[in-house]
Amino acid sequence: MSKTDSSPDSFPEPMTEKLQSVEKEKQSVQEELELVKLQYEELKSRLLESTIINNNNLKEIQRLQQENAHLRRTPLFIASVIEISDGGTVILRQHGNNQEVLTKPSEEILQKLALGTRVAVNNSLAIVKILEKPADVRARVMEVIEAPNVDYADIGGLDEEIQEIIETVELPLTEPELFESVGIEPPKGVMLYGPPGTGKTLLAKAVARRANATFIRMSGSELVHKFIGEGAQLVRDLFQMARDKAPSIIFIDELDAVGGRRTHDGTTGSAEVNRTMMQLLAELDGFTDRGNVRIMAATNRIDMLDPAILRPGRFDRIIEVSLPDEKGRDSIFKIHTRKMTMDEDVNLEEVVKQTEGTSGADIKAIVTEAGMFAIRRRSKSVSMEDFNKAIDKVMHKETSTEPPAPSTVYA
Ligand SMILES: Nc1ncnc2c1ncn2[C@@H]1O[C@H](COP(=O)(O)OP(=O)(O)OP(=O)(O)O)[C@@H](O)[C@H]1O
Repeated sequence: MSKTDSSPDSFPEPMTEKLQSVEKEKQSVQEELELVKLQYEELKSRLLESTIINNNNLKEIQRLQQENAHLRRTPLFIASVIEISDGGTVILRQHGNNQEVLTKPSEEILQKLALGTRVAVNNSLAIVKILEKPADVRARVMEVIEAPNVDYADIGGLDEEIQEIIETVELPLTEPELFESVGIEPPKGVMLYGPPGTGKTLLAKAVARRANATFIRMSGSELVHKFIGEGAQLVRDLFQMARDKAPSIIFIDELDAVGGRRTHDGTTGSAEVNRTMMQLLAELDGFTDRGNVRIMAATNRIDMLDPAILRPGRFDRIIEVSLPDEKGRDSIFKIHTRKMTMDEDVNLEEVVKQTEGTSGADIKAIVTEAGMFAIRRRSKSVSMEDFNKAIDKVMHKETSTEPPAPSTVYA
């Protein structure tokens, strides 16, 4: 054997062994490579599969988004949740037509629902959106004053009316036992009627202050014109809030907007007003919280009211708040000029004489205008001339708008 022979047999023994082991290693690496190749192929096909699924999902999301946007664009109805069953079925009452419907919302929406939650529903009556809490609406429509800053001393010319209100509203709140011991029930609702600006709201605020009661005001016209479809619910909320905040005084301003003679012209507007009115009557009839919640209402048009609302057990005490006479005007002028610096020449008696036919609100406007004329002159004190100009301005504005004669409207 020559030295150049390179066959394994020709290698020395240890070399041959090494070569054999390298050969083995190579084989196992090749096998591993095959395995990895297989795994790679499998992963590749799985990736392809996932990409297809992903694409399909993206398409579905896009479709649902379009559908959702469409549903939100179409007119929606407002409804309130009135029942939630264990199985996740929900009964809604649609505002406007009061129809009750059964629906099964998605789990996500269901989590956010509670009794009374307001929702928007689409044509198929599926819940599309959850609306703000009714409390937020209540805050917008109701004026709630925990401690009004008006006192009887701030009201001029209404001494008899104040006396009547003390007996019918204040005493039942402050000394309910008086009524119990005599065995009579105080009137449930007290109605104030008379021309605008004569102090009806002032009376209600002042009695609330005296009785340490929360004053809750709701405007009848806002109720039916601004919160269409929600009037009846808001009346319910109003009485609930009064109970929650008792002792309290509910004051419904412009009651004629809600409690006008019922019309049956078939329009949605009149149906809405009727529903609100029916709810008000139901609340008045079902109202048993004697003593700590009192109800007052005001109207400029008592002739327009539905007689049903004036029936015993409802607004059965009617107090007229008319335009002030000379004595009344005198005390109202004194109230509003209490803090005013006036020249010595100011003759309030004369001012009172010149202002026949004005309301308390007009008198307040005259006093403010007189003050403005003084400020315009850079004077620190108001003169008789300022008053004369103010009377002319306020009273002239009134006559130029030609309002109907008070006696024909308010009698
Ligand atoms: N009798 C009064 N004494 C003192 N101020 C008065 C009197 N009446 C009206 N005013 C003044 O006019 C303002 C408006 O009065 P108020 O809101 O009480 O009238 P109203 O009768 O409720 O009117 P409306 O029917 O328009 O709601 C009061 O804030 C007050 O400044």
